[in-house]
Amino acid sequence: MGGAAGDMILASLISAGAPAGEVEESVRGLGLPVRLELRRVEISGIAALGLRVDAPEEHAHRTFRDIRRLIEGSGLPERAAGRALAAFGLLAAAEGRVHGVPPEEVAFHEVGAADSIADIVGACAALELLGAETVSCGPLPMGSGVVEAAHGPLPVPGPATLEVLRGCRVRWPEEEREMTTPTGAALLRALTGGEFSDAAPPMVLGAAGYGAGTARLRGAPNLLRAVVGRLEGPVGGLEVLEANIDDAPGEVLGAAVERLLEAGAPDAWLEPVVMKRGRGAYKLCALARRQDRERLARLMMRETGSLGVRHHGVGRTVAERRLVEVELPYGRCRVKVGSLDGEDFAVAPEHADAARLARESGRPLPRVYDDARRAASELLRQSP
Ligand SMILES: O=C([S-])c1cc(C(=O)S)c[n+]([C@@H]2O[C@H](COP(=O)(O)O)[C@@H](O)[C@H]2O)c1
Ligand code: NI
Repeated sequence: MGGAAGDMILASLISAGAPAGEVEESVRGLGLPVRLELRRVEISGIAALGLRVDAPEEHAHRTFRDIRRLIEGSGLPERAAGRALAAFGLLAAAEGRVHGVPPEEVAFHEVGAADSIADIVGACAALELLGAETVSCGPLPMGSGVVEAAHGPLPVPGPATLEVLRGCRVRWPEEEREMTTPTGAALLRALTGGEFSDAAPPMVLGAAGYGAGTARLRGAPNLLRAVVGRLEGPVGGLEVLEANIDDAPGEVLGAAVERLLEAGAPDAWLEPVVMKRGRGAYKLCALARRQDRERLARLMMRETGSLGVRHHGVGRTVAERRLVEVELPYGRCRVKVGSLDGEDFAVAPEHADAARLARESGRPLPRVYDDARRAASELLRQSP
């Protein structure tokens, strides 16, 4: 990686296959009339994409509160919205610490302009279009020197970059350039959970894409490379998040479970508990990939009003699974097949498909389950 800025991250994802038109539409869904201007460039003989966001001039500063409203009302997929909010939350907290104002009140300057919102929201939408369940990345390069910003000349790394990356591993190449901007740092920290490791996870490689930076570096091509792959095992392990809640109605708790699942939790559930002073309550629990922990913990708090979330690492033994599709007389249904050591041992219709078919055909749900299971077993017998 040469450097990390918001435009380079988005360009690399488009270069790796995320359709530019759909990414642009997602950003326009925020009510921002932006255009993504992509240009093909060659750096060290590598064909890369450079990105410039064409956005109308904005005079008003946007606060984090304004940006949160924009993203929440955008109709972005749940996980993309959550990732974008987490990135802006990190930026707001960092800028707030640098300038001594509460995060909600932070008025973004460069980072609040429409092009930076486009970089962050566009990158999260692009990841969704690529089907990226998880993101990992090595320690970010810092650089040195001075940059001109709204407040005047700033030391490199920018104070906000340093704040965003507190607690993260970074590296210091000998380059008198800004190599990681606050937006680039916030996006990558939000997407990875801040666990930057030199060891890339084992994967089956798919497409690679290159996002171009503008500065010329001495010791590396100024490219950010995105590699898409199918992971061979869980990355960074799993954690259980949990909060005891005695003051939320059932509707809120049920909705929280749904939101957590939509936001990428592999599982979420409620357990009845008896809290201190004999109060009957619920424990809201969710399984989270480690890099999603902060994002999902924040979602849990926001959805329930809980002031804290516990988390602890857990192990998991999993069977191999695959989806097959069966044609029933009243529609198609996906069925999950579980296998151990090459032997299929579980055949489970996808609940959403079965429920839809039951509703549309007027058949009882258990009957649809039986039909789908039988059809899938037959299919597996014919093509083991
Ligand atoms: O305008 C502000 S508030 C600003 C603050 C900081 C701090 O580090 S504080 C840095 N910058 C610089 O602006 C450009 C653009 O950054 P993006 O994150 O929007 O890509 C970059 O050089 C920052 O270092 C601006
Ligand atoms: Ni600032």
